[in-house]
Amino acid sequence: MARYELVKRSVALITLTNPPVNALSSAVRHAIAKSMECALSDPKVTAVVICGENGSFCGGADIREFAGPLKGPPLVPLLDAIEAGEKPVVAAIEGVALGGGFELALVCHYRIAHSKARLGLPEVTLGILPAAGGTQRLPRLIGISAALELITTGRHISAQEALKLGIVDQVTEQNACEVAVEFALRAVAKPLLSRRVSMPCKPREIRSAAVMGIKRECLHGHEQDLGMVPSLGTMGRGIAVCLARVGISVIAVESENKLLETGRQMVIGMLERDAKRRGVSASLNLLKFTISLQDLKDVNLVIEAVFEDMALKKRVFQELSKVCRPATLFCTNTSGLDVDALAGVTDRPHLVVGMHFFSPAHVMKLLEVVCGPRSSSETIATAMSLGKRMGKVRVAVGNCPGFVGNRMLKPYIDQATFLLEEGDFGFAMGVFRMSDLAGLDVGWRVWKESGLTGSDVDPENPPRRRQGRRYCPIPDMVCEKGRFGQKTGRGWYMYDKRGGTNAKPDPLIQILLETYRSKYGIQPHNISNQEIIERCLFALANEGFRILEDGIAARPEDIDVIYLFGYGFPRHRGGPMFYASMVGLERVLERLEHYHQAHPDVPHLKPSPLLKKLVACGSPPVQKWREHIKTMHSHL
Ligand SMILES: CC/C=C\CC(=O)SCCNC(=O)CCNC(=O)[C@H](O)C(C)(C)COP(=O)(O)OP(=O)(O)OC[C@H]1O[C@@H](n2cnc3c(N)ncnc32)[C@H](O)[C@@H]1OP(=O)(O)O
Repeated sequence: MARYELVKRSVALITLTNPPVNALSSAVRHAIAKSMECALSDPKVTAVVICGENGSFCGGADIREFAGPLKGPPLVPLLDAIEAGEKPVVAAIEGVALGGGFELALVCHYRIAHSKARLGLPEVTLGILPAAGGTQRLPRLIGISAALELITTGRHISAQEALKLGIVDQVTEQNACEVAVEFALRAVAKPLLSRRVSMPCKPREIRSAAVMGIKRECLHGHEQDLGMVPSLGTMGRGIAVCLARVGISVIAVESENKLLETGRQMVIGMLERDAKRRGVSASLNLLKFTISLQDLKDVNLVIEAVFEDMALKKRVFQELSKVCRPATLFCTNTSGLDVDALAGVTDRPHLVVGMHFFSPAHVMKLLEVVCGPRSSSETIATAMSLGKRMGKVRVAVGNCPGFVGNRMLKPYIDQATFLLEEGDFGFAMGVFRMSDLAGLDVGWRVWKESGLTGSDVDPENPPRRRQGRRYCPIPDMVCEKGRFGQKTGRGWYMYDKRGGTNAKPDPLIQILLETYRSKYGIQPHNISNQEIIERCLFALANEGFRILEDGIAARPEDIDVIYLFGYGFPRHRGGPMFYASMVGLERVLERLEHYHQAHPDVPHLKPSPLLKKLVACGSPPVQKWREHIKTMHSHL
């Protein structure tokens, strides 16, 4: 199903032989895998050429096998391995490279096409999507809009158009295979890194990881020993489960034997329930629990998930630097702290990266991979690849307070609380239910740390203003009453019990609001649904535009993915940035200008320069915004 031969003494020529169009049957995939293994392990081979017999490169998945169950090696790991290999691979495309065949060509480091060749991703015409990397690699190669057009129409393109788009490196009138062999010989000395379309850098393979956390309760009780006796908290447990269920050995670090036993039982219970649901056996043998940091000395990677406190995290990373091997990667699970400041206290800042999981970590799909300025490409690639292995939707983001998701949340929540202050407490769901679920004390602590509230701040001097801008102290007042949300049974709403989910309006909150408004002479007025939506969502999107300008997210689609998978943004709206484009950027700008004029002390309502620029350029569609953004984070 594939012929393997050595030509020109050093080029492995792999010829697919599955007539009539060399489709990727299970036997062909198996033969490619075997041939690649030979080529990569044979020291005589310096480069590889893949071509197809009888003037056809590859017609894609073998549609004759569609009716039966998948047999043989799966295509995606096979393609990833070709791309990741250390010897240059050249595709010699004659006839057709369609569907999986095109995806095979995309993982080759170079593509030579005969002038009569045709390429395309016709999956959509079969009612499916390209699932072997085409939807990721093609946009990276030729940009989102050109790739989307090809993916959504299934159109075949000529070799000439492929050359113009940057899909192929050379078009030839001669025998493409012979040209490719010569090309491969010249490619031997050249670096491969930039030729890998999906990954600029090869990730490390992670076989063992440690997960460590310190529960909030332990913070005060063990202050002297911080970093030496961490314990596994809610996030740590979820992360440990995610790792173990994909076959990675996990050392979970606890602070003391009693907690060790509780943690062990909880993780084992979670893994057993998960395995039962999936009809597999639980991988309990991969788990080890310890109270000694010394046990972490040989792990490939550590995911720190201690309580969200910078001083504590720094202590932990200093301890880890002493204990772990110099090559061990350090990941911090923080929801907004400075990853670079943590990297700075270690002996290996280039091996430090943020992995922002969302709670519960074994359920929520989203993972923000936070790239610090000193995180190496390999470190980022490894975190991205580990996230993929864990089944996460991963988005690489830059390092700034709150990263993307939580940074955008601030203006959104601010608007909701200002609306609460001004008018009707009319949200049945939304910000307030979400805040109750997340825990109101989380934001309260952040505001205290940033000097917005707390015992050092005089709330009346001046009232309802902090750091030169409008400030609503109502959330602080709720927290001061010990109402931290669902976990305490009381928050913005009241619940039937601690941890309950059945939210009911609480008359005490209504009284608190009325007292507050009368103290400050606020006349409540009805606020239209339109104003609520516009002020909250346009402020959210406006921060998204700023994030794009700052190079903290690489593209608007990344922001939308974060909001869809991490923050429950309604799927049918497509995410905050897509929603803004659907509403019309001109309208978003006009409404933000209107609201900013009415609330000049709320800087988040001031339209961002990027939004203005896009409107001035005729409001291009989302996939074209990137062309108008100057700052791009080098890693994203
Ligand atoms: C993880 C999954 C990975 C990827 C998904 C996919 O790849 S989906 C499949 C994508 N590929 C296609 O949709 C290609 C479909 N085929 C065509 O468009 C045309 O057949 C093609 C290749 C352009 C050739 O057209 P032409 O007009 O020259 O010939 P004809 O259509 O009569 O086909 C000739 C014979 O080839 C057989 N054939 C074509 N494609 C496949 C295929 N993918 N698998 C198996 N067999 C294929 C076709 O049935 C004809 O056979 P015959 O016995 O002569 O009737």
